[in-house]
Amino acid sequence: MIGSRTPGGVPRPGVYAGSVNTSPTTAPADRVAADGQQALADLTAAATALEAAQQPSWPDTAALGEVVETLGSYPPLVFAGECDILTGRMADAAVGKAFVLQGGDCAETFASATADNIRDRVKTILQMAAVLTYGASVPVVKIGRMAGQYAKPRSSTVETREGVTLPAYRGDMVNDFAFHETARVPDPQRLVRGYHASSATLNLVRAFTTGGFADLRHVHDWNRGFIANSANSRYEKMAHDIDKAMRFMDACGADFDAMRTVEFYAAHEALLLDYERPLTRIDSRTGHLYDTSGHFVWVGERTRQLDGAHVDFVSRISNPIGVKLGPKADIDEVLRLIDKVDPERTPGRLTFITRMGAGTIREALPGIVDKVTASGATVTWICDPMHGNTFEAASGFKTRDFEDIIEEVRGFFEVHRSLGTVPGGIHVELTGNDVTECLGGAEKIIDSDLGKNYESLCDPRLNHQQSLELAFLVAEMLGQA
Ligand SMILES: O=C[C@H](O)[C@H](O)COP(=O)(O)O
Ligand SMILES: C=C(OP(=O)(O)O)C(=O)O
Ligand SMILES: [Mn+2]
Repeated sequence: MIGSRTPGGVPRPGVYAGSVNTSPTTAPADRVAADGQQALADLTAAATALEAAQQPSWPDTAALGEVVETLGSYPPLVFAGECDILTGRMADAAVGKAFVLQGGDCAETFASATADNIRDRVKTILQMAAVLTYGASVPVVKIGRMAGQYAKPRSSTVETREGVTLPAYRGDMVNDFAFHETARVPDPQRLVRGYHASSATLNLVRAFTTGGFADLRHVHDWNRGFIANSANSRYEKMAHDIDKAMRFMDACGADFDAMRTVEFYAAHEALLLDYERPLTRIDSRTGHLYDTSGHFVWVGERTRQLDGAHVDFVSRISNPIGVKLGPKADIDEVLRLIDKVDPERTPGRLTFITRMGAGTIREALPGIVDKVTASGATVTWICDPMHGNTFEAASGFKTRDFEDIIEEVRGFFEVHRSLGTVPGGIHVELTGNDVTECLGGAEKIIDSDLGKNYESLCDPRLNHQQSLELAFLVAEMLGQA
């Protein structure tokens, strides 16, 4: 947890928040430590025995070994107790008592880990969260795809440009985007840079979200600025309603000073096991393992093999876990994933992030949700309306159409409402910057605009304006419950 309050503003008594000396367990400390050491040894042994998809071919294994040791000696980036609180929040979202907003870059880069970029991404997420809170009438769990989202799975291991073929770019934590042979060689030192960039990012995010920047009154003023733009008049009615609600709260004597800080969590895809494993640590309270590289980690569509190293890895850690499900997800496989990752059926432990595609979600999702519900498992359902809607524009840019993104979210709500299950949140690739990567939105970005400010090194993100539009539209959907 970053910040001092729960989404509902009520501190949770008795929840361990990170002190290594506080122990809620009655088990003797030496037994807890021994259990933890054993769990860590098992995790490491499984790591070498199982196949891990989408890993770089590090050319220098000795250098990799040194890096793994270095990472293992570094402090954790998050605390186990924070992860547990987030599990509780995800459990709330599973039953409609909270709504999750996960957002951030497709691929963070070292160069873009600047104060301004981080501030603008946090600001965008806070603005969206304020609108969604109004629409949902429940707390919004704010999670950045930040501070660790430096590695990418790729469709192809190589990239060809003008007849030259090189290894694909796999994220700044692996290789360099520049299209040169040396730049594309995986360099394990990048794992260390990734740790430091994540640490600096998280530090600033913690400062922003606890230091006054996240004050609801500021966030509300920023949203007023959004509405002042005539392109956004479609959202005026809801913005006016939010304004009235704020004035009502004020008149009732609401303590706005108490709303100056927010909880904010960090998430990324647990892709590079050479990064995630050394950051996996024993929780001294329980002997359980936590991946301390982020609060919430997920397994991607390309790495969720039941017998693969990624699913094994997340099954051994106690963080809240996400698993992406694409349109071809097999229902038996999905049920076995639950057995592996959430054998005890702990609410909040497992989130399925569905990314079906706007044209497919209404056919592909109901069968899966139905069977999962029938199995008795409580999972949190989140919609990623980005990854099933990517295509190459005539100009050659990888893009997504804002209309498709909205349509997938609409389908997600429809499916869950018709089944009586809970649409628990959204997962989006976004930036606070004024980029031109996705088509459409009120600014009506068209193919010929994409080249004007296309910055992403991987997938196209919603820009600040499109992100807020999405929030208003999803708030409308939430309000129609
Ligand atoms: O972010 C997700 C994947 O890494 C990305 O969509 C893969 O893109 P590619 O198909 O260009 O490799
Ligand atoms: C790789 C990603 O998604 P998926 O695994 O769903 O393709 C991602 O979220 O960046
Ligand atoms: Mn992506």
